[in-house]
Amino acid sequence: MATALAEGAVRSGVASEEQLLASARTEDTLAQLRQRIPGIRTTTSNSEVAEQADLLILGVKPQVMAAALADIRGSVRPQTLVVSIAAGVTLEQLAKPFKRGTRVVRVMPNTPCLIGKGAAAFSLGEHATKDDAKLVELLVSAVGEGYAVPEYQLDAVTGLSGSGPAYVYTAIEALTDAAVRVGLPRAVASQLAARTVAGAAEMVLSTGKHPAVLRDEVTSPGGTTAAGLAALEANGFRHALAEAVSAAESRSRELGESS
Ligand SMILES: NC(=O)C1=CN([C@@H]2O[C@H](COP(=O)(O)OP(=O)(O)OC[C@H]3O[C@@H](n4cnc5c(N)ncnc54)[C@H](OP(=O)(O)O)[C@@H]3O)[C@@H](O)[C@H]2O)C=CC1
Ligand SMILES: O=C(O)[C@@H]1CCC=N1
Repeated sequence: MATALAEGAVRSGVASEEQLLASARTEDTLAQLRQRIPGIRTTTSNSEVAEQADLLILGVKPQVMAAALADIRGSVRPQTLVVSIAAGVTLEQLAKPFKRGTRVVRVMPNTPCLIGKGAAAFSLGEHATKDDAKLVELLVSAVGEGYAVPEYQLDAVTGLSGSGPAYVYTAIEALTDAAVRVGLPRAVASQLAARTVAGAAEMVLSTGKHPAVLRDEVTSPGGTTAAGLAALEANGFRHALAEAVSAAESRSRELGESS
């Protein structure tokens, strides 16, 4: 995810490739990163990055955030903007290791950022400024769409759009399998399933119509869609999605509490 944001930073003009400096634990990961962003400088020292950064993006897993913060706590300069993309880790936890007044921002992106189609939400810490908000918006809009939300909503964002691509991939796989079962070749079924999801999502976004209105436009009286929808409702489709978002939201909060 951090690589996607680094690519976004270059695309949006926030930084040139040569201005980017990245750390990771292993040389292997850094070598892969250099293949994606040839001009980037790399190191295995987190504190080296922290010492030099104007904009410091923390892209480690929540479970290792405490260790990463410990690595950099003495190196972050007062003027540095610290941005975390970790699920669950709160603005308070992010700010705590640093000097009072350090500007921190929490962003929740999603993997479609890798192809410029991400959905991200962000919250500013108490010392972050309007200019910081503009910078973060510029960064996330280079990889998709960004929305400012109050921090208490970020775990819900994680349950919806952060984890959401995985629910949709599962739906595409399940639709494909179901179509194969009723006789379609897998290659065609997979393309039709993915394009149906993409097309329906684009209809919601581009028409601005409520999804229920769009659904009604597909549903002929006594037709095939009504039969399919009745089967979905009978099998708890809405409930399954509600439980997925709720479980992921709870897990995001848990990850924050244990970081
Ligand atoms: N994947 C997703 O869909 C999303 C993820 N996120 C959040 O993004 C964060 C990263 O997730 P993701 O990109 O999927 O994970 P990855 O495993 O792809 O990336 C994590 C990176 O952290 C590096 N790393 C591990 N330990 C350290 C350390 N101590 N110091 C410095 N670098 C370290 C790893 O390097 P190495 O390989 O060398 O160990 C690796 O490059 C998580 O906090 C997650 O909650 C947010 C939104 C969506
Ligand atoms: O599964 C996770 O924990 C991360 C956060 C959101 C998406 N992936």
